[in-house]
Amino acid sequence: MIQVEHLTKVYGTTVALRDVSFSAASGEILGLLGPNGAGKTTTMRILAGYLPATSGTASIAGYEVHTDPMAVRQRIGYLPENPPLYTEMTVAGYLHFVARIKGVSAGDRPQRVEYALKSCGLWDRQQTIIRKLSKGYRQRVGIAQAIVHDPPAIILDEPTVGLDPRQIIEVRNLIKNLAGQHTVILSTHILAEVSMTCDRAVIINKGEVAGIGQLDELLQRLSGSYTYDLELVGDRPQIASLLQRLSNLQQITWDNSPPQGRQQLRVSSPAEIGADLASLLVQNGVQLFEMRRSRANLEEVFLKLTTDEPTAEPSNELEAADA
Ligand SMILES: Nc1ncnc2c1ncn2[C@@H]1O[C@H](COP(=O)(O)OP(=O)(O)OP(=O)(O)O)[C@@H](O)[C@H]1O
Repeated sequence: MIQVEHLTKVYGTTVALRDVSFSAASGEILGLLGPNGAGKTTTMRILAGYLPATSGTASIAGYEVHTDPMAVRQRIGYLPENPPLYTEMTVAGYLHFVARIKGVSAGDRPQRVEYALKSCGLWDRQQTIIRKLSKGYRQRVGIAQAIVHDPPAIILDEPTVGLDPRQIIEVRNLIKNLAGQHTVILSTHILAEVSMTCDRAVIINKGEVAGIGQLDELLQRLSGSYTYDLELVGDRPQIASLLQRLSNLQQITWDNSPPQGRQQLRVSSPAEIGADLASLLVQNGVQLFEMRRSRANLEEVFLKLTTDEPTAEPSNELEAADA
């Protein structure tokens, strides 16, 4: 439904996007996740046909944004960071106006406006002057104007920024309800927004794609390690030498004050080694009391990926530290 290929955008001497490619399938919610200045707004403006790319292509439902901008605008709903609402109009009046300029026929307009009002929880506010609405309700009007012409694709730039926690939940639910019938791309710098709302994420940093996929798997993969916490009974040197038989072992860290008579340790690996690890221990007579795969802290991995710090290569050294 949405296809972005090798998109590059240069503003003067600033390269805002460099060779960005991704796609969104019909009915999916795709998150564009990245810190401030990553290039999210630039990507969305190009997709919405408001900004030409320096090179590369983007298409919506088969129409290329550069060569077919009018066809694209009819098929896309766009919520910019600051939607240009006509604040002296009523909610319904404004939506009728937008439907008209987006080419919805006079006969279809009442039904389309009703759909947008109801989908966005604005039915009871349709006669309210936009100026009198709270920030959360204005954001709903912004989303309603993006869907009033029933576009197959919806592009939302930071849809929950500036909202209070309750409004954030409401807007996220609203977005989730749009999926299925519409393909949604939303941008955010908030990791939780993607994990709560989106099916997949594109992580973008300094204008480049750092990874694409289902968020926790993606971050787990990018973090480069799997970690297992173990509690067992056994002799430390014997266990350390057993563990060295594992082909993908990265690091062993021992807890120096384990419960009486037991050992506690953390084993990490660049690969999923849980099954091999458990059978190795049990088959060699080690009494295993607990084994837990701890997921990487997503927030930390995301920060690591998107800060200036060079990402450390995982060490292959075996650190069988003795107490
Ligand atoms: N009109 C412009 N002229 C020059 N540089 C620009 C312009 N618009 C954006 N940039 C630069 O391009 C880069 C990407 O900006 P963009 O607004 O796309 O990022 P973003 O991820 O949306 O960030 P934010 O969340 O802060 O809006 C930044 O370095 C920004 O300073």
